[in-house]
Amino acid sequence: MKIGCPTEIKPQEFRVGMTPNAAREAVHHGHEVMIQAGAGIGAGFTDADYVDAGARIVDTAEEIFAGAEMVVKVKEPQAVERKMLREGQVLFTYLHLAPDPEQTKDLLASGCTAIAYETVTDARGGLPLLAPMSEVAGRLAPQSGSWALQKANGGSGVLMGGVPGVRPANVAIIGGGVVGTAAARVAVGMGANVTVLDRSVPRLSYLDDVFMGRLTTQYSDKGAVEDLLPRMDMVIGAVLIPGAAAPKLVSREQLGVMSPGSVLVDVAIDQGGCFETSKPTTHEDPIYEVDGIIHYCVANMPGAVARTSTIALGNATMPFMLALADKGWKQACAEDENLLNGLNVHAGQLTYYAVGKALGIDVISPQKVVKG
Ligand SMILES: NC(=O)C1=CN([C@@H]2O[C@H](COP(=O)(O)OP(=O)(O)OC[C@H]3O[C@@H](n4cnc5c(N)ncnc54)[C@H](O)[C@@H]3O)[C@@H](O)[C@H]2O)C=CC1
Ligand SMILES: CC(=O)C(=O)O
Ligand SMILES: [Mg+2]
Repeated sequence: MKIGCPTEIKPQEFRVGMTPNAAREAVHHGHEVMIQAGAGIGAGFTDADYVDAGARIVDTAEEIFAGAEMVVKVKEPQAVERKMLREGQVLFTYLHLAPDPEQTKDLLASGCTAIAYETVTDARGGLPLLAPMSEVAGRLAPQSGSWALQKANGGSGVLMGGVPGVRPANVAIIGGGVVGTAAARVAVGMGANVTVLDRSVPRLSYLDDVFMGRLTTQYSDKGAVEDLLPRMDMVIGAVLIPGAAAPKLVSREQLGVMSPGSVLVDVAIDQGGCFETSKPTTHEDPIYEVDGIIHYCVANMPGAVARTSTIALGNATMPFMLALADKGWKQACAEDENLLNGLNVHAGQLTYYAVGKALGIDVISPQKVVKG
């Protein structure tokens, strides 16, 4: 199969969809790999690294999209990229379609087959292609939030760990999955007073066991959030209902009970965000203020640490990328229900129920598509 990997064009996105090691494996499996010139530079990989791996360097994204049977990326295709997708072509990348009707419309119109990293599952019900980036974004969240808490950035001027005689920051993390757990580890390490909320009692038990009294767990309902908000210096949004638009858990009105200069870090922004006042921001201009509360809502947080993130993502995507290339998407998905769960769009039809529900578009069963 001809596999193509273009340079990411989302603002300040330095990751790349294929590492030289992934290219090497694909070539070893008999595939032809095209990498756009300079695509790996932001993650510390030179064109020569890819040539050593057996890949071919091509100058433009147009050549990649025109020549590749499968395009492997990191972020959702931007408008100019969507125009280059075509019927029969496989797109393997993050999509986050539920909050993004424009992208969904364009992918349906292109006729391509789009497999979303964030809805591929594993045997334990986890999300193996989202998890590595959630590990990164979770670790970054308290770091970015603590930067936003500084006075020069509009924050209240509270130090995460406090100092002897002065209390540490109070941090609430809503959602105790991969992002929430990683964020808790860093926030606890910085010395903050951390509360994690989740709807899953088994998850709260796990966190209680692992953190051994170094954080508080609380069942997540409206009352718990209302009770915590007035005391929190930072709230990290880390909820997920796979593929679906994130539930709104803090309203604009509730910002009024928080102390001025407190910070909301909405990691769930890629699924539309879990605070009513969230809107996506970029690394170039990451924060804004609403009613005295600082919001950090960067939708591609792992892009900030592109070297670590690219390698972690490449390790996770590699076996799925190879299966798609070796068997073709249809057979690969037919043989692996977890990969089939990644199928969001095929030949002008939506194949993921939570996306269809969020956008009011009819959905065809992915099982039917692979059998057809
Ligand atoms: N902004 C960025 O750059 C990045 C964003 N993300 C996003 O972060 C979000 C979280 O991802 P993961 O931690 O991997 O998901 P996960 O599935 O591991 O964890 C989500 C947790 O949210 C909980 N949850 C669901 N509804 C809830 C509610 N109403 N209240 C409290 N908890 C609730 C679930 O029980 C689960 O434990 C996703 O939207 C993901 O796409 C992930 C990586 C990078
Ligand atoms: C998961 C995601 O949206 C990212 O890594 O950018
Ligand atoms: Mg998007």
